[in-house]
Amino acid sequence: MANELYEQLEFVENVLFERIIEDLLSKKYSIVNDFFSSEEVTILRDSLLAKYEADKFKKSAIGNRVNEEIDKTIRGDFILWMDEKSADMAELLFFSKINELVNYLNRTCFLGILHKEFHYAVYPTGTFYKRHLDTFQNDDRRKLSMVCYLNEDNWLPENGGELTIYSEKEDLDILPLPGRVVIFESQILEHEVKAVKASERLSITGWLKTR
Ligand SMILES: O=C(O)CCC(=O)C(=O)O
Ligand SMILES: [Fe+2]
Repeated sequence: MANELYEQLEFVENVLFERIIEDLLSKKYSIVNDFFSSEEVTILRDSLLAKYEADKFKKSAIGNRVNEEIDKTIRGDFILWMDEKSADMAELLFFSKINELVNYLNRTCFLGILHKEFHYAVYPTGTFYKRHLDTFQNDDRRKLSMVCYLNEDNWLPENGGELTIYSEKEDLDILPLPGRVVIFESQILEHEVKAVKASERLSITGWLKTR
């Protein structure tokens, strides 16, 4: 009882997180520029590239890990799942920011997020992910997707690789700018990654799940 009281007293409204909630409730997506600072992006990008260069990534698959079917005509990225329990310094930094948001969402009773999973992703030049919904066979828990872009500061519109979200009102083309995070209801809003025309498109993608 006393603890609960303290928790309530400690609660500080977070303007950014409130905006995210408001966006999600009104349009099912939220775009946050500078969710990660450029220093944080550099640390996370270095961590991603070190693992990519050490050959730790695998060709992505369609479906879940029980039912994998690789098809380059649908999706061409390479991924590496993250494990919070054995997180390195960069990943600790990443998860501390993610957990801050997740705890906030849970405390404001917006969603009961009990599970989360994230993977690094690299889309080499020429790759894409065709229009789809994020649904897993044998698993309807997926609720919110979060994509965090880790590209260099000089990512150009000509590089392509936009995330296109097909919302009720419009089609949104979102450039994968460093530090930008897109949170959306990926089971409801169809979306795609447009072909990368130059450079490599770097990101961390995750899902916040209920139950
Ligand atoms: O990288 C992105 O912008 C979106 C990726 C995506 O849709 C997915 O991995 O399911
Ligand atoms: Fe997706």
